[in-house]
Amino acid sequence: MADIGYVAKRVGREVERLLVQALEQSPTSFGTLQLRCSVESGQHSANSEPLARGEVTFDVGDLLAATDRRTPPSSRLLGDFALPTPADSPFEGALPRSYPTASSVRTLTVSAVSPGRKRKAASSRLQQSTSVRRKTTSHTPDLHDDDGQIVPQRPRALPDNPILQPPSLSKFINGVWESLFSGTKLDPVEVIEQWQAIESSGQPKLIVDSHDQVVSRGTSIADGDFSKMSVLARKISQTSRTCRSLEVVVQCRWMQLFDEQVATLAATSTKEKAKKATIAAACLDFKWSEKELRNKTAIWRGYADIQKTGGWAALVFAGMGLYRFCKYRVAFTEETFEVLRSLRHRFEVAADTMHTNWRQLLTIVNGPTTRRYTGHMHSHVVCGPHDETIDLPITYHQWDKDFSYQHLNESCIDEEAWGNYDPRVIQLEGPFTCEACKEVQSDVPTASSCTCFPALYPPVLAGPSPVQVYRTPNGRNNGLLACLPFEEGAAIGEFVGLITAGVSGKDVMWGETARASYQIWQGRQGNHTRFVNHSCEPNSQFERFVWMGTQRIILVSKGVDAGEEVTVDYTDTYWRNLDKECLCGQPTCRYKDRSRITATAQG
Ligand SMILES: C[S@@+](CC[C@H](N)C(=O)[O-])C[C@H]1O[C@@H](n2cnc3c(N)ncnc32)[C@H](O)[C@@H]1O
Repeated sequence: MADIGYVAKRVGREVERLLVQALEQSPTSFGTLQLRCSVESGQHSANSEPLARGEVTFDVGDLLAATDRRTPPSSRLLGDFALPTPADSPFEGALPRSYPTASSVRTLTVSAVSPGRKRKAASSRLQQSTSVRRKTTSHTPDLHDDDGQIVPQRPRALPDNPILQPPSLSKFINGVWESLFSGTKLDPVEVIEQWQAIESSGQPKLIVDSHDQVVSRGTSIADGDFSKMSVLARKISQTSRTCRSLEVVVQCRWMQLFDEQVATLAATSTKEKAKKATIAAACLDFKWSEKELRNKTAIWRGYADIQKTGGWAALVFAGMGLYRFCKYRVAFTEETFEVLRSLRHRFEVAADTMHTNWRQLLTIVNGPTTRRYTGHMHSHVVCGPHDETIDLPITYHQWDKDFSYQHLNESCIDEEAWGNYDPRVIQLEGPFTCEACKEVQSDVPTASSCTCFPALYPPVLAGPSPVQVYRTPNGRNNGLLACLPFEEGAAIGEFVGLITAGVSGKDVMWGETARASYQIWQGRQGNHTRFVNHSCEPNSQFERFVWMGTQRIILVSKGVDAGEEVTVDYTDTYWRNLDKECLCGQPTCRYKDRSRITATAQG
């Protein structure tokens, strides 16, 4: 019986080899395709069951994984140290290039059945296979060939729960942008101050300090404890987030130094010996087994790959998915690293301008701590892949050598045009009720229940909009790029600028209430909404909204994807009689070839 199991294994492995070869020549996704081989004895028992049977079951996930293992490490930008042997770490470095569906079950069943035992139904066999797979570690006798060779372990099944699926590149990148635009500041200086602040009683000053902050925002005594705890929880979250970033920075640097150490030793020995010696020395320092070290460093190798391509900001601001992204490595392809390379300077602009102290985290590894980008984030126009940024004024020098732009959080009134009067005001005194949802509006968040545009109002809760000003590649000068997706109906920003009147020959937004008509001019001051270009198939639109009795114009998404340019339709009123050609590039463009159209019409 043991012999027939052995034969089945051998036959199965040969069939596997042929299938893998075929898949390598013509990669295909088969979903849950399964291959079963059985070898049976020719002799049968009284109830006509074979006296011995050996079975092997594979599914396509395993086969693709095997194909992947044959991919040379260099083409995946991995050092071979990052690819643990299957016996050391069956999970890392051994995943299929195209990840099979969640329902796909990976199985490896090598069994010899006794005569007379009923064959299990397919479903129970899958269950059994799973448990066999879970048990298969290097200590399991089943995993050894009769000739003492270790049978290559199959990768563990990936979780069926969809939320535990390996993170994709877009999820990873969204995680970075979410951290960058979140209210959590990565500031090691603050963390150090917090941990140094220990009262003589031994109590962390953190808790005592939070009292002042609670009082300063006018909280009633009734919710004092809750608010105090909120401030404490915020500080702790911020601290732990910063510490997590410190951890990955150090682990990434360790990986880089490991490679340097191997290279140094390899100058006087072979690379294999150099690596072995470096691993042995590290095991001593860490007090870890080689297996533990390999498992950990397989992930750290991922951190180093991300740092090398996306820069330190990509690593420091990576969201919660970083560990799993590096553990599964499903998205570790040349294309991924190309995308990270192209986002490198964009991440840095956001990090340097919104988390001004973040580079101090790199002090711990003697990394570069000098800020590259200062001032307002939108003073830096991000360019195409691999390009650096351009200072905003320079992008207007061809029209105006003295161009400057003042970034505003809210509109200001042109006193020459309006004096102290704000023409947008509809209602002077409260209580204010939202015209759209009929709920109460207040600048005090706890008193406001209007949730029409929570990203903007109440303003005290508004954070920076996840957008960047970018250089368009087709002659429209600058445009606005979404870093994260904006759901349909979500606000991208309020159209903020100089509230004026009587401007002609310039791009202005017209506003109108029952009491007055006014213009909002953004030529020299405003916010990111100034950079929104026209498209004949726009993904956003401007909408009127009244907040606290004052009319606002809001840039609202009609559904914008991450990485997409935000566009609106400037409408016919804008394009009519204008000596410009639309460069939106849409097949349905209404304003291209205008000179030809005009000439034809005139002719
Ligand atoms: C409000 S600004 C938008 C930002 C502008 N691209 C910039 O760099 O400042 C409007 C100007 O952008 C340009 N523009 C916007 N959409 C365009 C389009 N579809 N085709 C050509 N030019 C466009 C026109 O020059 C227009 O006057």
